[in-house]
Amino acid sequence: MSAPLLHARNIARSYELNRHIWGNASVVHAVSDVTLSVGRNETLGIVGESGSGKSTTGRLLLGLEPPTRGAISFDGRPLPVIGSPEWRKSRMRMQMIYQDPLAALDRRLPIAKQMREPLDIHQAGSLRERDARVSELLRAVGLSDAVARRYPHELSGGQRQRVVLARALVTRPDLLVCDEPVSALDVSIQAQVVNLLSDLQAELGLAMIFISHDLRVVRQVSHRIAVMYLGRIVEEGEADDLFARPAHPYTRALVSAAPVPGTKLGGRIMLRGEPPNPANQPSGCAFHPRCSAAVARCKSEMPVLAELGGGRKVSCHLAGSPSENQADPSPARTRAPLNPVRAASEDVA
Ligand SMILES: Nc1ncnc2c1ncn2[C@@H]1O[C@H](COP(=O)(O)OP(=O)(O)OP(=O)(O)O)[C@@H](O)[C@H]1O
Repeated sequence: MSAPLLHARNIARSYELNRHIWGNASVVHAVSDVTLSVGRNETLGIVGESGSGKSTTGRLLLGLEPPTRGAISFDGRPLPVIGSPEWRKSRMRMQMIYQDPLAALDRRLPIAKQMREPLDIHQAGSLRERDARVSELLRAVGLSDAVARRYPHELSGGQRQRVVLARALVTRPDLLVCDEPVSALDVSIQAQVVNLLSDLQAELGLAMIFISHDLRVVRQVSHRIAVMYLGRIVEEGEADDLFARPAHPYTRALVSAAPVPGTKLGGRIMLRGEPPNPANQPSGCAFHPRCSAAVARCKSEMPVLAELGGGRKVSCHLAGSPSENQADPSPARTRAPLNPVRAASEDVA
C-alpha cells in the first residue's frame, strides 16, 4: 500500500476552561490519542454525536490549530508551523468546506472575484487564464458562467455550497476536509451536493475527509469510516463492512438508527442518556455508562483500539470480532436520493 497523503499519530487537543485565581482549571479533552490516515483517491468519513471531537480533529488535520500532543504529516513531511510561509503554501494543497456556505463567502464580492482571489494573490497565469479557470470550475460543479457575475445573496443555498466547493478546488488541492458540508442545505438538494462531492473526489483523485453526524450521508461518500466518541476513535473500518457488521456497541446503535435501504435491521438500539462531559470523563471505557453490555472491566480499564483484521479496528473489551449484524451484505454506495427522513442518529444524540 502506498504511503498515506495525510497521517496523524496519537494526536490530542485539550482546552483549558475557567481558570480560577487559586490555579484550578477544568480541561476539555476535545480530541484524545487519535491516529488516522487518508490516502490519495480515498474518502475517510468521520462520524459521531455532537461534541465527539469531529470538527476539532478536522482543524488539527488541516493545521488550523496545533495539537496538544502527537504529530501530523502531509505528503511525507510534518505539517509546517502555523503562519509560516511553508504553512501558507501547504494550505493551498489542503482546503476546508464548512457547513454554512453564506458565512464562507464574502457578501460584498461577486463570485468570480472571490473564486479568483487565491490565483490573483499568487499571480497564477494571466487574467484571462484565471477567468477561464473560474468558468471551468463553475461548470464542473454544475453552475453556469452567469453565476460568476452574481453575489452570494443572489444564489440558493445549494448553489452557494457549489460555489464554495468550486472555490476550494481553484488551487488544485490534494486534500479536501468537508465539515458537515450538507447539513445546512434542504434535504432535497443534499443528495445532489453529496453526489457532486463524490464525483469530484473520484475524478480529481482527491483525498477527502468527510465529517458529519449523519451516517447515511457519510456512508454514501466514504471508503472508510472512523467513529468518534468523546474525542476518541472507537471503531474504524471499510464503510460497507462497518455498516454490515458494526463491532462496537456505539457503532451498532448509530447504524441501527440510520438503516440503509436494502439492509434488514434487527431493530433500533436506543442509547441511554447523553454523552459525558469531555471535561469530566468517566473512568475506564468512556462509553460504559451508556453501554447495556458493560462489565466490571469496562468501568476501570480503558480499551485500546485493537486491529481485528480486514482493516477493522475496535476499542471495546467485548469485541472479539465484528458480529454479523442482522444486515444483509450491503449494496455498494448507491446514488439513491438520501432518505428525506432526518438522520435518526440525531435521535441518539
Ligand atoms: N476552542 C474551544 N474551546 C473550548 N472547548 C472547545 C473548543 N473547541 C471545541 N471544544 C469542545 O471540544 C469538544 C469537541 O468539540 P467539536 O466541535 O470538535 O465536536 P464535534 O463532534 O465536531 O461536534 P459538533 O458536531 O457539535 O460540531 C466539545 O465539548 C466542545 O465544546
